[in-house]
Amino acid sequence: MAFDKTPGWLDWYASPSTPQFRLPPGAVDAHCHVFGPGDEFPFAPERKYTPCDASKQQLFALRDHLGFARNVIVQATCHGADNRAMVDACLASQGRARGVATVRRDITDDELQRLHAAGVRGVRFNFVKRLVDFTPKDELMEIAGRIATLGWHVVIYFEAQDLPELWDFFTALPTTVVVDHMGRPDVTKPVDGAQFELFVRLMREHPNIWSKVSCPERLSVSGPRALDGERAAYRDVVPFARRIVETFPDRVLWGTDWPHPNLKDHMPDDGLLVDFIPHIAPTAALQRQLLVDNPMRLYWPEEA
Ligand SMILES: O=C(O)c1cc(C(=O)O)oc(=O)c1
Repeated sequence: MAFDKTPGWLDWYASPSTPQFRLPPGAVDAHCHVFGPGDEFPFAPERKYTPCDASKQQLFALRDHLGFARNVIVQATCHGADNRAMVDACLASQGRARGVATVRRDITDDELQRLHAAGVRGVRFNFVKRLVDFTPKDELMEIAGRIATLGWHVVIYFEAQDLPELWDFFTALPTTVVVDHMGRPDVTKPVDGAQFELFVRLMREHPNIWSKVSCPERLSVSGPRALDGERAAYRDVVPFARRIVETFPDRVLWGTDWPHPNLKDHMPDDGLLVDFIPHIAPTAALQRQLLVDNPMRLYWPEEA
């Protein structure tokens, strides 16, 4: 099926630079997506955007170029609960990719088992209104209870202003919970202000809650952008991500977020995004936890 991209869609960066930061051996890109290709894996009718294609081969080429060993492929909302593109990528990865799925309440135990066999280790619950329609919390809690028995975790995506209302639901989840993109703080507010303190408190009081310290390109307001060899990109995000890495070093993950859905301002050079890592994880020990030990414990516990 042929799809027309959402007007203004920015395609992923075609020739990323080679990072100057050398990733530790075994590093995991713990948040990335595949889109289609649309003629093989059609986008979902209920999607809120139509992206460019971003195939598994292109993802694996980026992995190798940047120096990652493995990927965690997170179901993108443009595919709804049709996990075929993500599952196909996991199966083709020769054990080097694990997945996070989107499932509905009517999924059978057999289907969950098939996802597990393909490498899926989590489900994603999305609360960002521009991306998904509302799913009742009792339905999500029922799904969480079922996937808990498989040893999976829940990935949650929400915006900082919605945390107070979602707090009780998040803290009642029976699994490890991984927050996408630090719960999307407003980085024009102080790093020790009320909004970000609430997020830090969520993690401090709930040792089962982890965070991805990803997406500076999405969160940054003042830049500068990771383009044209910029060595000091997204300065305004650094204090937020660094605080989370240094406070909770054994509960943080990092990912490229390739192919960067819905960016409006610019498309970053993924090589320069990797060069952002030592600014938020300044020591070799922190880098190893962030990029190797933590994702291995969550996604490949049998090897960790
Ligand atoms: O902020 C976004 O637009 C976004 C979208 C998706 C998705 O559509 O799945 O995933 C992300 O991690 C971020």
